[in-house]
Amino acid sequence: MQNDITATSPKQPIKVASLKKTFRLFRYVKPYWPQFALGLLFLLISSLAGLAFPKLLGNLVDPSSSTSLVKGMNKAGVMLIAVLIGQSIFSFFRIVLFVNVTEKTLATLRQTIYSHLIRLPMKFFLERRVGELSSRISSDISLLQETFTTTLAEFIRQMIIIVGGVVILLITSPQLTAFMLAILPLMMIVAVVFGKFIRRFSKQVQEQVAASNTVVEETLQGILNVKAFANEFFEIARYKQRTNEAARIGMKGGKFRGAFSSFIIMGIFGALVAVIWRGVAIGMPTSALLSFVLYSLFIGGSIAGLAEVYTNLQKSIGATEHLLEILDEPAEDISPVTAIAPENHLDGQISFRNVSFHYPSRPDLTIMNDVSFDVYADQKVALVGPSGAGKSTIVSLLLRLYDPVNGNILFDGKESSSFPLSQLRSQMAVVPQDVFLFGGTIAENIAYGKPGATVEEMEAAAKQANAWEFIQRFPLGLDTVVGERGIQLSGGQRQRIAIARAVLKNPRILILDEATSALDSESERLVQDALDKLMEGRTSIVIAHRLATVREADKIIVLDKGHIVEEGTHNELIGQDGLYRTLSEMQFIAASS
Ligand SMILES: Nc1ncnc2c1ncn2[C@@H]1O[C@H](COP(=O)(O)OP(=O)(O)OP(=O)(O)O)[C@@H](O)[C@H]1O
Repeated sequence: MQNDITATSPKQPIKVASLKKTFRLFRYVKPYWPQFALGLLFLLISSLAGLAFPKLLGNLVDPSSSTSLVKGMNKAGVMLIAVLIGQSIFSFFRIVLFVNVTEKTLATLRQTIYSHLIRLPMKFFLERRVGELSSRISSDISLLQETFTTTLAEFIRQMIIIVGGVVILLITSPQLTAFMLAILPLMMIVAVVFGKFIRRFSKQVQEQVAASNTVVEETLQGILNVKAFANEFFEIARYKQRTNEAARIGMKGGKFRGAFSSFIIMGIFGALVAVIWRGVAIGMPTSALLSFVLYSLFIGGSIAGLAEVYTNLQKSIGATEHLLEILDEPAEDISPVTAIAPENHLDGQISFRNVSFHYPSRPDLTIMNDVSFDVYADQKVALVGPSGAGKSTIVSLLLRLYDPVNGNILFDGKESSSFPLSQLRSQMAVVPQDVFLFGGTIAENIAYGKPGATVEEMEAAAKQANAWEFIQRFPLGLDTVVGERGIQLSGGQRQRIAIARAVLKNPRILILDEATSALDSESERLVQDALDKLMEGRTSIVIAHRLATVREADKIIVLDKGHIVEEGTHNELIGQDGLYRTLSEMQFIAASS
């Protein structure tokens, strides 16, 4: 987990602008601020109590200051126990409060980011990788979790110990404090930097070992290839090189490790010895000296800890910036559709008027140029053309996944942008080429077309989609789990589930992207029959790859390189010496050969 986090959030120096941005996160903590403030108070108390510790330990060993309460009981000892109990209680409540606030805050943040992310336009997703986005929601937020629960508290505690400790020491002996501060913090900082340097080595060794393991894994998995190519000795050499390299780096790191341990002995313990020696020299009593050394260790430890805190804060600020970047992206104007307003009901007429388009990610490449056509209500219109002609792009524009660069798209004569986006999309359904099924049950997948559909509705939809017959044959029927661990559905079955989804959605406009991969003839007949039933009584746009299926279309639009080159019925187009006829003849030859 830690590795993931390190991998996705590069460290950057902390800048004021970034810090300001990070404070925006406190908006999410706001509802819980009383709990947060109480946690801070507890932290303050337990840290201050911790400061009393070295002093009390000093008193404990000082026979002159120990006034016996009762026989065998020492005042400092009792105080120490009281401080310990107090500290444990406050620490317990501080951690519980901080964790509660953090969990609630991060849940809200996760929800806010996800609900924003999913509403972003397609343009946004064209430019990002899915892995990168999902790591925002998982590892970046986990990093913040660490910061809110541990790092911030550590930071505050360390500051209290450093400032408070130095003040106490100055009161005890300014002379010895100056001596201690001149050597110990410096040693601590050197130790931290040195420690980090050594960790870099062990990381390199790990990487090399991982690389050598890859050789083992790959060659064992592909042992047949290794043997068939007689490459055993080549692989042995490859493995030898990787493992030797790991050993070389490891040995180099070993020297530094040895030096580090010498440094700790000489530097840190040497500094402590120097402080004690100096304390004795200026005539400090043993008990005061013990307190002094303990305070010095506390201070030194906190200074070393600050380095860790700083690294964590850097990473969290990076993570926050990434998350806020997502929140700053403008989302699509969509809202839950409970009912469609009467003025937004679609009749099913579509018009493209001089539409030109290029994808936002490739502005220099015009995909559609001056395209105009009309589809009347309840017509079945086929889009045909060679691969890359722009058929799917027309569908994306219809769904308003993108807006045209020039020209207009009209529904029932009204500008498409005048309809609320969600209401417009909710009246269209797409049966795509590659049907995407979620990992849940068949029922959940069908109900995706109408969340909350009853079992009866799902069954009726499955029947109309010619899917009921195969669903029924599974022992669990609609409750059969699809996906990873469940049964694998065939291409034709998946298509019929997608059709059942569309049946449930009962759209005014239906968009079919015909599957390119051929189904067997029985499966194809069932799918085609289901589609024919689905198309009845609505406007349908069919992206056709096999021209035999569009003979009955009311209109065929032939596209090539983003232009409409022909338009008409099958009979009209086959009579012309154009692209449609060429494509038909090519398919006919391919089918009969
Ligand atoms: N997201 C995208 N970003 C940039 N260019 C794209 C994107 N999607 C498609 N294109 C380009 O747009 C052009 C038209 O693609 P489109 O998918 O509309 O063609 P198509 O006719 O549906 O092809 P096919 O029959 O192969 O599915 C192609 O040149 C393609 O490279």
